[in-house]
Amino acid sequence: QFLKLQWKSRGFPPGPTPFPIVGSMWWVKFRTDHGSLRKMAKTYGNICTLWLGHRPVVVLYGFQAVKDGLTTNSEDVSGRLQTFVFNKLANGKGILVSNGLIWKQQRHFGIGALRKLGMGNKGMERGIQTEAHYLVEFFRDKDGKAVDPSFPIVHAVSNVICAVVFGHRFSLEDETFRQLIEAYNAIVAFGNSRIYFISEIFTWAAERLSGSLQKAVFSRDFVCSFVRQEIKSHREKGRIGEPEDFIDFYLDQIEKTKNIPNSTFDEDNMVQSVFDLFFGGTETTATTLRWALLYMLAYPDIQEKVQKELDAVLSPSHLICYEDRKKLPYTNAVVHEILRFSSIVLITIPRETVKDTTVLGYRLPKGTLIMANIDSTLFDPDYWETPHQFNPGHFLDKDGNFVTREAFLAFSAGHRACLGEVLAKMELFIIFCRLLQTFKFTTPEGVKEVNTDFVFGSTMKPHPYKLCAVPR
Ligand code: HEM
Repeated sequence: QFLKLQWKSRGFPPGPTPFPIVGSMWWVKFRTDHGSLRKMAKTYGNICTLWLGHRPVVVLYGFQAVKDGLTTNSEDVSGRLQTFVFNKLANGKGILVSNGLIWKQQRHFGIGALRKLGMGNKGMERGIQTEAHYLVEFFRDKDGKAVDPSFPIVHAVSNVICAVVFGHRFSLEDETFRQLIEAYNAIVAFGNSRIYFISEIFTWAAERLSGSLQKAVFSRDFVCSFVRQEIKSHREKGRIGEPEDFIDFYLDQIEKTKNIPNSTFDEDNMVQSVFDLFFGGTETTATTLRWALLYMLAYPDIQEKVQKELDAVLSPSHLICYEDRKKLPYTNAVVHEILRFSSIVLITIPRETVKDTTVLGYRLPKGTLIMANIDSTLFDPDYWETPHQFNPGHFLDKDGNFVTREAFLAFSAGHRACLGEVLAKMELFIIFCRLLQTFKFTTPEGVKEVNTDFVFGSTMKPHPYKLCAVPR
């Protein structure tokens, strides 16, 4: 078996020696973290191979390899791996981990529905402004006292998605809402953990022994039954023909396509798509906003500069909208630098080649997994002047105008890139501006140092912290 595996590994990009059953995950100690991926790239190059059991995983490192790998034959690398755990959690439905016709139809429909609901225009802006307002009220009530901003931020960001998919928001005290967030947290905590990788390899044992897997499956069932309840109440309201939210649009779509033979629009795909929008859109954006406020504590001079620009350009009563970013180049650059420097996604959700293809000169058979290291593009020393420094100048030209950067791949690239990029940027910009316009954020008395190290997980989060929001 050992020799068979060595023979099979020939022709793939270089990498640590694979062994039967465990593959070469031993080399990264069953965890693909920043250090192990860097070490692999240093040892084997910017394209190398890890073996997850008997399955080859091609790892891409650095801007050029990630960009070429994901975009040259974009469609060929647009599959998602179907593994034991992914099947348990999504069963091939929805958008995030589906494949083939289901993925194409659900993603296309999802983007279209989000646009019709106002992604990128005034429609969604109102929902975001409402949540920014509640967040401001939350901080105002604290009267400058030290507070952990995590839950109110998660609350604001989830409510934006809730308004889009369910057509209503939740109050901060709502028990169902807390349970939903806890359920999502349990699933997020499981992803990219050691126990996740071990569960993928030793599936028999994981089925019986892994408490984390059982918890993730239980949490997923909880969220799905909540979504089914929402669908039921939407059906009872019967708004077909005049949709107001994502579920309405989807019910309409099921009706329109019921006689089309290969249509994938059904209740199971609707539940999973709603789950995916919530999953993809909450944790990521909320974590980035938590980083945003933490960096403002760590870099008070940058906070002051943003406030100066906001004061100079906007009147205090102005309702901030996404269009304002064009008049606020420094603030826009700070928001982009927050996304770059926090680098919350280490690797893309693993891809899979859907047919035999070529990636950076290597012939890869159908079914090869592709893991693109997003973090390595955001810190690539060949593309960023001061990669390890929080420097809004990365997104400004010499005249202070905002500039986009090709190595800014926080939302990935190619056919499978994030479909919520515009919504995320709208949320980050509007909420960040509104908060900085209203408050000066400071560290609580006695706190001398701001800890900007991350806690490793599916997304990289800041350590819990407290801040004081002092009205300006
Ligand atoms: C700061 C915020 C966000 C970041 C950094 C982020 C990043 C990402 C990344 C790196 C991917 C993987 C792409 C790949 O496999 O190549 C992804 C996928 C995805 N994201 Fe986001 N995302 C954010 C916000 C959102 C929001 C607000 C939504 C929902 C509206 C969303 C929905 C999704 C979905 C559904 C996918 C799967 C796309 C597919 O498989 O076709 N994301 N995101």
